[in-house]
Amino acid sequence: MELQNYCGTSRIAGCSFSVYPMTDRFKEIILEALEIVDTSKVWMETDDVTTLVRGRIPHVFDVTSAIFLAAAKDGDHVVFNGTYSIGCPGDSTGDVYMAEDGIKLNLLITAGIKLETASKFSLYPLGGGNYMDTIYSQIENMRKRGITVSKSHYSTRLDGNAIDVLEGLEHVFTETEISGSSHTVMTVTMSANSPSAKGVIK
Ligand SMILES: Cc1ncc(C[n+]2csc(CCO)c2C)c(N)n1
Repeated sequence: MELQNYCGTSRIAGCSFSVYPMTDRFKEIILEALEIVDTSKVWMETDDVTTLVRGRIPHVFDVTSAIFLAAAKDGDHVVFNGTYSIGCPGDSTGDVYMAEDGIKLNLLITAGIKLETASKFSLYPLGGGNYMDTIYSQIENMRKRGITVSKSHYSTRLDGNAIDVLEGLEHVFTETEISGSSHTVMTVTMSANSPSAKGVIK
């Protein structure tokens, strides 16, 4: 079977991610979040360290965002850590999910959840010469969407409502892919309900 024929020429995306609820109830929170989210449009596998999802970009973001929001919605301090990737040469696991349409399945779970979050993200458009231009223009994209953007070393800090930040990051990732990056990696760490005050903790 010629798997590239699925969904035109679009390529399979994926994310390796974990959520870390900082409470004694971490096990129930993680397992419940994994359970209530509709994952039928992605290939997914969970082990004791991480969860892998693979499929079309909208569904990879839909599922990872919904699992984080489901874990954090009741006010526990939860941290999400994810590595998104597209164009990684070689493997084809989950390619059959490229046949799914673009309609997200978890918008009802996430709609209306308002969570102030603090994050850092790093974008790595691999394989192109002008990668710094791509990175700077995508950071600017986040600022234009109303997210508070702060410069840092090795990553960019983002402060804002979880859904707005996650939508922005999906946009950044999609735009980088569309712009022709042959392999794009983006890392995201997002913290919700932290008891720490914003900024440098001494
Ligand atoms: C999204 C996500 N997937 C897997 C783990 C790893 N993990 C750590 S504790 C636990 C519950 C069962 O012991 C699991 C599955 C995670 N943290 N977050």
